[in-house]
Amino acid sequence: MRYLPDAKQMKTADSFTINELKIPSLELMERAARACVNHIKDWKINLNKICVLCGSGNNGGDGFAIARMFAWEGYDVTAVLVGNRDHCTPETAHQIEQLKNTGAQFKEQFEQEAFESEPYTLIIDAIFGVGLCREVGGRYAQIIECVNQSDAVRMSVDIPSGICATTGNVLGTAVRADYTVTIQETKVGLVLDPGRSYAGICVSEDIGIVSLPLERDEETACTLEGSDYAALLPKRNADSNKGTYGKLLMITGSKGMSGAAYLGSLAAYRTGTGLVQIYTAKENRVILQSQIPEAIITTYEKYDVNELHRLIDWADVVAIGSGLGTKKTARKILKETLAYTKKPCVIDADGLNILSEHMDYLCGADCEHFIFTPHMKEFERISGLKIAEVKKDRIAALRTFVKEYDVTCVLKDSRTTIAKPRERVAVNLSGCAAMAKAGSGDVLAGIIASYLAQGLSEWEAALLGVYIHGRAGEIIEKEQGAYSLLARELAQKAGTAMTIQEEN
Ligand SMILES: NC(=O)C1=CN([C@@H]2O[C@H](COP(=O)(O)OP(=O)(O)OC[C@H]3O[C@@H](n4cnc5c(N)ncnc54)[C@H](O)[C@@H]3O)[C@@H](O)[C@H]2O)[C@@H](O)CC1
Ligand SMILES: Nc1ncnc2c1ncn2[C@@H]1O[C@H](COP(=O)(O)OP(=O)(O)O)[C@@H](O)[C@H]1O
Ligand SMILES: [K+]
Repeated sequence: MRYLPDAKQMKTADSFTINELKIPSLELMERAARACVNHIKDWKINLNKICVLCGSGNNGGDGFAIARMFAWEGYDVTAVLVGNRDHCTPETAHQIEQLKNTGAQFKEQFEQEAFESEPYTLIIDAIFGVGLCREVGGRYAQIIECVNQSDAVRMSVDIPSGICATTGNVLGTAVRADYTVTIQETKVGLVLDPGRSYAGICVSEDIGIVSLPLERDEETACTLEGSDYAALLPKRNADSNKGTYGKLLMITGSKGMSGAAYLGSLAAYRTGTGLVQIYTAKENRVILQSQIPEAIITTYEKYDVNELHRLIDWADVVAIGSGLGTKKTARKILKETLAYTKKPCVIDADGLNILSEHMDYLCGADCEHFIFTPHMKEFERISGLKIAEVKKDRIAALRTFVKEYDVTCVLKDSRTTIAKPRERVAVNLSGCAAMAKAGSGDVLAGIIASYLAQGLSEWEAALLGVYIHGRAGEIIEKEQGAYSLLARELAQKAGTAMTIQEEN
């Protein structure tokens, strides 16, 4: 597991290391600068003419130290203070002094014409780091525009200037980096979009900042690593039969929407579930029987509460909502399922759409066993927050939502985030744009339900499900490129994506 701190959490860890462990701030800066220099060399960037743009905070201090190190080695380096000299931190002021007699050129002000006329091959962005606290405007915005228009390679120290380390959002404008060396932990804003794409190739470097404050703070987000996921994989025993791997009831598909039922059940079987029963509209029977003969198909013409209870009693796990429609029968089925079931339950798509108009269905329900899987629009409906509002700080919005309803929630997007009360918010790092296709979400609901059926907890099933889903997308993208993925292939490949044990 790796921590993904926000700006405040990272600053707390920095201060703790300096004040409690007595590692001087300048020593950390020296290590940070050295790490950047080493990575820049490894990347084989053209170092003929280097420009380091430094702010007045400690990110700028890192920049001046980098300039000094390159100058010592005889490189042609210009270090420009783009911040106000009077506002320099003591460390940054010290670094400016240290630059004297190293051979580096020092400019106390940024001059656009001079900057544009120099044939820089590398621009090092040390303008703002985790201390960025408001929109970038005025001359800073102009400088960042100049940097983005330059033909030079751009490398950012800690985080591209203008990206919010907490949300990944662009605050006004931001450096579009080719490379980023982030200090110690990867900030959460570097993995969330759009921060991720502004960072380019991003590596983190351990400089000895301790993680204890991050561990203590339950609000520090995290991501799991390959070995963590491998440990979550459901076990397959020699002495077993289909009953060992769970009975899953999928209440999915309405008239003309059999695809969702097919995709979810295929994904569930492919990821290990022993027995899947689909409860769907009568019109879907023939097609589903021929598409997926392995599934038990039970159909409804109208609402039948006794049959619904019988099916839920049969199941170990319920998944409801994909392609369900939002008509009266669907509403009644959802309402009764939520009220009646005491089993783990995945609620997806139309299940969430119906719920958004009837959040009262959750009153008295066994919410702690529910997993919601909304995409952004569905989350807007169930949370009542506009997408733009959610995007301002999606982690905070998600955390508030799960606390209010006591559910596990998988907020799907190009970077999916997963939350549950009393757990750290997790950000999934697998997946790719090939997956941006209709039906991908139905497959995810099937995979998560499958892991529940095989005995994983709601939290484990959500984490592993999202990861394996993304990994299946990556495998397909590798095999057939970024365009042709079909949701059914995602379901087919989900089992293959589970062969992670031997790699870790
Ligand atoms: N000793 C330390 O504390 C260490 C700090 N490190 C570096 O220091 C950085 C954090 O340093 P700081 O906390 O000094 O912060 P920054 O250097 O990120 O920037 C803060 C400065 O920018 C100003 N500012 C913020 N937003 C602005 C905006 N939109 N427009 C104009 N000015 C703005 C602030 O008023 C402040 O003067 C890290 O990102 C990292 O690069 C690393 O060297 C590791 C050790
Ligand atoms: N650009 C992308 N990068 C990574 N994953 C993506 C991307 N676009 C979509 N996905 C994933 O594909 C799935 C789409 O789900 P959803 O929008 O519910 O699809 P549908 O309703 O068509 O089944 C989500 O799991 C999402 O995370
Ligand atoms: K920076």
